[in-house]
Amino acid sequence: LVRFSASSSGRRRDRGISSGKRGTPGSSHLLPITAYFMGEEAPEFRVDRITLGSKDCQENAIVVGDKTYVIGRTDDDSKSSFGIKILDKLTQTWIVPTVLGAQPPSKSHSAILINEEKILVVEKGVSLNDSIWFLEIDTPFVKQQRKIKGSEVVSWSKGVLGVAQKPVVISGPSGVGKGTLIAKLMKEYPSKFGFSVSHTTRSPRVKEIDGVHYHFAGRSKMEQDISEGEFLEFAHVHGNLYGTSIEAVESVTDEGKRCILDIDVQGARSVRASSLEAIFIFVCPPSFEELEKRLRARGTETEEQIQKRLRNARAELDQSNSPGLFDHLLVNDNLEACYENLKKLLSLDDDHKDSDGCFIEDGKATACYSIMSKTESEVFLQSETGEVVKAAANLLAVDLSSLTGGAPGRTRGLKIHSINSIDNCLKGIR
Ligand SMILES: Nc1nc2c(ncn2[C@@H]2O[C@H](COP(=O)(O)OP(=O)(O)O)[C@@H](O)[C@H]2O)c(=O)[nH]1
Ligand SMILES: Nc1ncnc2c1ncn2[C@@H]1O[C@H](COP(=O)(O)OP(=O)(O)O)[C@@H](O)[C@H]1O
Repeated sequence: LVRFSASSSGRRRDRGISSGKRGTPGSSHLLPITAYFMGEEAPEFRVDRITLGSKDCQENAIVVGDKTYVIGRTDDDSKSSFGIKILDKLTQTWIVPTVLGAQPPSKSHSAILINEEKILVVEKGVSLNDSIWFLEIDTPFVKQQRKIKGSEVVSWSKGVLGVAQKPVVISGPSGVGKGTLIAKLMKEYPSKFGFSVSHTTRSPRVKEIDGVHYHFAGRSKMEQDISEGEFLEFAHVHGNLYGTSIEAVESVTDEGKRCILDIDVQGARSVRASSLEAIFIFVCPPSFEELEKRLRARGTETEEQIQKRLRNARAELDQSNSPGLFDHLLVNDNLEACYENLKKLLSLDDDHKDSDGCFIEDGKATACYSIMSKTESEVFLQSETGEVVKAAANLLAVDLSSLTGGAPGRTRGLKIHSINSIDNCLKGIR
């Protein structure tokens, strides 16, 4: 249904703006689509109207190396959604990738390549807060998912205005007191911290509540969800499967709270390798004997399970020194002293910045911006409403340098500035 052609005669320098074109329902004419080339002059590509099983659609085509990503919106009577196809120029074949993550509201949109890892998609007719999206095409998360699935993968990530505090990863051997320290922190600062509720295949202990301490899950369902890219990390620990879902972290951060993760050393390693920027703390016991004493005194495990946990504790203590893995080591000897040290660490590392200069005044109002142009560090958006009620809101600049890693599914640290005049914008481009 899709034919692709590049006209050598019609070469043009079309780097910046792509406006979605609406095909006439039922027509089969060729539809010109702006193509983006990495530092090269782009041939004019023409893509037949893409039929994705519906009446109407709108496409943007973005060229990245040998691949062209076609982002199409498809409408039918009941709903509208995104269809993504990739043309491999070398093999001249179309690939339909697995699309991970919650997708944008799929109104009309414009798109531009940010770098080799992501495409910026700006939605129109939704609030500014909901309008900035990134299609991840080659981020570390996408690379990892491609490897797991053995096929092409892309992933949606929502741009979130403002800077969030870095999540805190707390690791340490079983019985060292991680849960106790985290419970104290949550009790003292209930509105500041939120706990990332992990999934596990282990059975609940007495007093453990499903959805509060863990999401207790069946192994096959959890494995299925992992294979579908819903987990930030997972590991086999003490004979069970444990994992942090992307939702577990992002739901806490979306509430405006700092997320605390209680995960093992393998999990900490995986988070280090992910896009999530976090602070990593390892909690050590004052001695191995004291660790054993605490584990027994807790009385939640059988003797066999205690032995397994103690064996694993030695390996975890060894790994705590891995270069570049943990930012801080905390010895939990006296509980109150250790808790005070933990609080000091968190305020020392408190990197919360005010969202200075962020254009969030009209964040909830319906926005209709389309991508106008791009520099190294900014993308300029122009209002399509035609009304210049506030001159400042007519042109916006999205600051690309401020983006920080969220868990897959969110791109945090988004800053949007208003530009006072077209001259400023043009100065930025020059
Ligand atoms: N990788 C990973 N480890 C987890 C996760 N949730 C808990 N853990 C770790 O699994 C280990 C066992 O946890 P648990 O069964 O609650 O026993 P406890 O540590 O003895 O209280 C601990 O080291 C936790 O930090 C998770 O989502 N991912
Ligand atoms: N500093 C401490 N001194 C003595 N006992 C402690 C201390 N910290 C925690 N404990 C106790 O040790 C046991 C294990 O603590 P817990 O928080 O469950 O460890 P973890 O979550 O690391 O497995 C619990 O019974 C807890 O009350």
